Amino acid sequence: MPDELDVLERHPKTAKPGEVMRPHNLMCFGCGAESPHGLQLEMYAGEGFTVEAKMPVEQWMEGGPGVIHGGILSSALDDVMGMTPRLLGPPGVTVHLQVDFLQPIPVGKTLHLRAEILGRQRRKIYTEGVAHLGDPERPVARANGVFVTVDVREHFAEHVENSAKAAEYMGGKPQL
Ligand SMILES: CCCCCCCC/C=C\CCCCCCCC(=O)SCCNC(=O)CCNC(=O)[C@H](O)C(C)(C)COP(=O)(O)OP(=O)(O)OC[C@H]1O[C@@H](n2cnc3c(N)ncnc32)[C@H](O)[C@@H]1OP(=O)(O)O
Repeated sequence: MPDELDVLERHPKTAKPGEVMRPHNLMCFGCGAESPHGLQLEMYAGEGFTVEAKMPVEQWMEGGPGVIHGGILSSALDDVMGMTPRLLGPPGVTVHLQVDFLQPIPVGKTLHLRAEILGRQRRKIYTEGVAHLGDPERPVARANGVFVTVDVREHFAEHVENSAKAAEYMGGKPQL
């Protein structure tokens, strides 16, 4: 993370601590309630610049026998960290993701996920994510992610027609 950082300010219209945060896309693999094969994470704004979610570790998420697949865990951390830019304003997309897997995470447990903004410089938002199984003092995974804010209309313009929600997002018009 660079030394020179911008001042962080919560956007006045973002969710208040304890409130649910709106999914960025109902089809999102991480937080979309309509994603048929997704994690369907419900995200809550926390105090300061934090976002929280809980995820039951189900059998379909298995990697090694009886434990979560690392890619599923990485996706969950990515998405919770990826929600933090919304606390400041425009959404961001992941440009860098790093995950430390500290302990095996058993099927049947509930994973507690928490992400926090560490700093911002221009469009870059530096975050960290932590996962635990109920005891915050005993993390089972840690992550760092860098997100870059984008103008969503511009950024997804070429791709939005591939979305299951294309008609909705394109407002019935042939072009954005
Ligand atoms: C239209 C309808 C709307 C529908 C409604 C839907 C709403 C959706 C809303 C919200 C979506 C949020 C979704 C979150 C989902 C969870 C997270 C994901 O899975 S995201 C998927 C994976 N990520 C990507 O696909 C990014 C791929 N990368 C890119 O597209 C480009 O790199 C992009 C646009 C992010 C940046 O490209 P540039 O050309 O605009 O800008 P440059 O100058 O290259 O970078 C800006 C700054 O970022 C730094 N940067 C770039 N890459 C970096 C890296 N890997 N590490 C560190 N810094 C990096 C650069 O050094 C630069 O920094 P300096 O401002 O100059 O200081």
